[in-house]
Amino acid sequence: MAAVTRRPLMAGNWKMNLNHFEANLLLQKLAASLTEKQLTDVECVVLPPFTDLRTVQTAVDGDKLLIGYGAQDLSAHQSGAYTGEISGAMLAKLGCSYVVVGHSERRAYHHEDDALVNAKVTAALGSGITPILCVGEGLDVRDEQRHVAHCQDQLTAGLKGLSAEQVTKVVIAYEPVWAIGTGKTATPEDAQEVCGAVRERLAELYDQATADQVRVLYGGSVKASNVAAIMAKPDVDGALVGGASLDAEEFAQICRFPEHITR
Ligand SMILES: O=C[C@H](O)COP(=O)(O)O
Repeated sequence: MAAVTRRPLMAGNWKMNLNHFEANLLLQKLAASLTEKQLTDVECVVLPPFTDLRTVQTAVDGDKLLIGYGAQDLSAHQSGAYTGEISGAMLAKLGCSYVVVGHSERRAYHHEDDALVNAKVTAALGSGITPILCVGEGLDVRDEQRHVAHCQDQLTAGLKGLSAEQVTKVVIAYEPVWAIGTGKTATPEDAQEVCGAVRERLAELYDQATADQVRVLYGGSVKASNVAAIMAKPDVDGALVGGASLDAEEFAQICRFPEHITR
């Protein structure tokens, strides 16, 4: 059977940074730094704050940029009296292809549990948007060597009720909480250990063919200087990049990682 090829995905999570003017500037710089071939070989996506999305949509559509975009969160509800919430349908109308679900910052600061994360994954798929489902352990769990089981359990809970066909439309991101914004990067071996375990769990829950189609990203202090070593691992299909995605040239270099990779 032919080996499955998964197109690498580099997703820049801007978090709560950049207003819509700044978003437009960064997007234009990013697009100018990457060639059509580079943007074809590697899928390059930005995940701005909600307030930037209309501007990003206008720039991407107007200039036919080969850059994808999405949001950092969505409501589990479809519409109604949920003050402050943004629905999947609203994001779809803005052309979003992706939405982050269950980021550790949402789990920690907004008390999002696995049931809510699962409802949001379902809501995203219902709106035709690819959820980037985040899993990851804190330092306490890692110190007790329970990180693999912890991430596999978060994965199982996050995907509850999804068919194999739906799961092929989901992206998983492994983000060890202790490596987010700290400068401490997991080693490529750490990333492979959990990304591989994610794929194993997908094969148990569904089947190997389904598991082989799902892209699994690593996130946590990814930079141009460490991305190639992480991407050389067989089960790592991309990166969810925070801080380094706020610098157009640094993120462009991350997207150009195939030019630096030695397998
Ligand atoms: O969503 C991105 C991650 O939280 C990683 O953030 P970071 O690259 O700033 O460590």
